[in-house]
Amino acid sequence: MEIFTRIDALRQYLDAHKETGGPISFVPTMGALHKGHLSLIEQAKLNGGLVICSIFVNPTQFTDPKDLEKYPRPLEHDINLLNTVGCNAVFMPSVEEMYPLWPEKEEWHIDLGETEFLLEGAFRKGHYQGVTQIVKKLFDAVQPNFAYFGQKDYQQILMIEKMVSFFQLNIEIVSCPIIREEDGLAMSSRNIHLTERDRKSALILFAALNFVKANYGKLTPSALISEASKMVNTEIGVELEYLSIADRKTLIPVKDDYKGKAVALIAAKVGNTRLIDNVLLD
Ligand SMILES: Nc1ncnc2c1ncn2[C@@H]1O[C@H](COP(=O)(O)OP(=O)(O)OP(=O)(O)O)[C@@H](O)[C@H]1O
Ligand SMILES: CC(C)(CO)[C@@H](O)C(=O)[O-]
Ligand code: BAL
Repeated sequence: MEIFTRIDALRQYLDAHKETGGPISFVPTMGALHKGHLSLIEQAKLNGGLVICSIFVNPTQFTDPKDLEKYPRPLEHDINLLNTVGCNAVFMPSVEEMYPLWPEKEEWHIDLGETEFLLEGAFRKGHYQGVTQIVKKLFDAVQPNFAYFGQKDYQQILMIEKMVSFFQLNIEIVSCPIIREEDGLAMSSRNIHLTERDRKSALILFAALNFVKANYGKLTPSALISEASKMVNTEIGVELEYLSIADRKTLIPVKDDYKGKAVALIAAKVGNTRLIDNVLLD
């Protein structure tokens, strides 16, 4: 696997590939890779052509400096994992490479609509401006035909699709299913911070979502949220941030008479670790 830290070297490699043809598929990550990330690479491999993964812990999307500081960065392990799934190249730039003016913040603001301010956007203010800023820079560097994202970050996919249509980019966004541990916990790089006890308590997130899914259509959305929130709130060490049953495209909470397709999304602090998860309802 090729390793690049500079945009110009990556571009030379990609330009050489373009002469021989085949699509470029891109999997952006923040590293600390797990089977969820590897599933995105495996999906991307099905296109043929080149699969490029990026590892970059993007400072502009963090709203909590402690979260940024303690974000896991096991680079050597990540490179080994990428080799096992046949990734063609990894791009791991420095902060200065992506933000030449750093630590001065570059101007960036695009209209992502009202959805930006809901759920994750309400708890992590400015998060999606930071995400779209870096994803646009990475898209400019890689110029992929396809880009792969996990449904675990459901709202993120909507925001990236919005950014892609804002700039009229010719990139297909592919959304991939959530990969879970055997007991149902959604895989996440931040799971590494969970203590043994947190790890058990964390199961309440998926349990609450499953309760909502099993009873969707039998109980009203507001009754479901009330019951499922109680479940989460009785779990010691877990602090619920939001639990929402929402329209799949706008993430606006559905009304009680709504019976169509929706998504249930949850975020909670488990000990000191903030986790998110979601399930589709129909
Ligand atoms: N369990 C999972 N299943 C499928 N895709 C996933 C999973 N976890 C993360 N991804 C996807 O991998 C990509 C990179 O995510 P990221 O590097 O932030 O990992 P992460 O595990 O979500 O970490 P964290 O949430 O702790 O930041 C994103 O598109 C994300 O949605
Ligand atoms: C898309 C992304 C790589 C941008 O930093 C990040 O938000 C992530 O890993 O989901
Ligand atoms: N996977 C989403 C990136 C973040 O939590 O900042």
